[in-house]
Amino acid sequence: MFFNLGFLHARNSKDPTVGVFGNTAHPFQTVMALSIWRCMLNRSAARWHLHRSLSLYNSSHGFNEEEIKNKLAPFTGGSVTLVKRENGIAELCIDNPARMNAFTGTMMIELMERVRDLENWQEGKGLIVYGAENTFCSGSDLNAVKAITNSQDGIKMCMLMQNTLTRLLRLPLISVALVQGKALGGGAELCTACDFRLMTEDSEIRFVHKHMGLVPGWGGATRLIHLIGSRHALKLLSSALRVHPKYALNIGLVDEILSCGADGPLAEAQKWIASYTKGAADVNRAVKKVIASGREKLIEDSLRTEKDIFGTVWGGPANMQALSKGTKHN
Ligand SMILES: CCCC(=O)SCCNC(=O)CCNC(=O)[C@H](O)C(C)(C)COP(=O)(O)OP(=O)(O)OC[C@H]1O[C@@H](n2cnc3c(N)ncnc32)[C@H](O)[C@@H]1OP(=O)(O)O
Repeated sequence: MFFNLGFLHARNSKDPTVGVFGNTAHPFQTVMALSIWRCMLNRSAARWHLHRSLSLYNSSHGFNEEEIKNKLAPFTGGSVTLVKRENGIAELCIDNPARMNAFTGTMMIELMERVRDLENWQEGKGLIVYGAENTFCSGSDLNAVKAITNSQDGIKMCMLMQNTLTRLLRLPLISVALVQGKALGGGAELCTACDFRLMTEDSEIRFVHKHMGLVPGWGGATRLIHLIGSRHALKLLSSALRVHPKYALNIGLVDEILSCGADGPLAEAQKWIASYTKGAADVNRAVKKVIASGREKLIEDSLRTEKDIFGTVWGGPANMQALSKGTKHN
């Protein structure tokens, strides 16, 4: 057993009973060290399991993240930036205005990294996803699309984006897509990976895939059916219809049409999300978790998860404070 615990031994010592404490290891020290080691192993195993469970595809599905990242990396340009504010609301900006915020290969990789960053942001409550220079996103960068036309690589790119967008939707943050200008193709799919959508008056969401000889592949069709039902979803995909704000509101694709406030749409979106993210971060995150689990799971699984999440806030600081204040809801 000692031989497997190399880090426990003084670097220069050949004696396996010489521990980190300098002298011959006391049995208590060994037990302590073993338990720390086990704890570290458990934590990294848990992190690895979490990573696998948050992602839809992993090596057991023949998905090799590094391989597709290497294929995408040569398609450069643009960026995906993240600002985490002290009020617990983050802003994720799709920034490639020269191509109407189309996703280059490097931007797909950056989006994945930003989502991972948000998964670890314990103080977070909400997220606004928007596009630079008053337009949302025109989908996949057509230069990359033209260069990766074989279906195997297309499927791998699609697996990477489905992994990322599924993780985005599962974040314990209340997320909102601010759609200004155009959300086309993969851009339309991206906005369905948020909990809510806000549109400005002059904007449009358009699943142009059929006109490109495609169907959605970033998970947009599946999410769209959940959002608006299969009949409306079929209409949007089969006609590549321009969905203007009023129609989008009518079919339940968006939650509000933003009025053009003096401070601009991003400030309007910040005000909008503020009314859903009041209070303690842990309670907000628990609210989002129960919804995210219910959205995806069968009812019995969902009820069990709801009970587990309930246990994380019951008797917690926000709960105790509300009880001691005698909070009323009239
Ligand atoms: C599974 C994912 C599937 C997909 O996402 S497939 C891609 C779907 N998206 C598209 O086909 C969008 C094609 N673009 C367009 O329809 C129009 O450019 C668009 C977005 C309506 C904007 O039209 P306009 O306002 O007239 O501006 P424009 O055409 O002059 O565009 C400005 C510059 O942006 C470029 N651009 C726009 N969308 C792009 C894209 N997806 N990939 C690469 N470049 C793109 C466009 O080529 C133009 O560049 P340049 O100024 O000519 O150098």
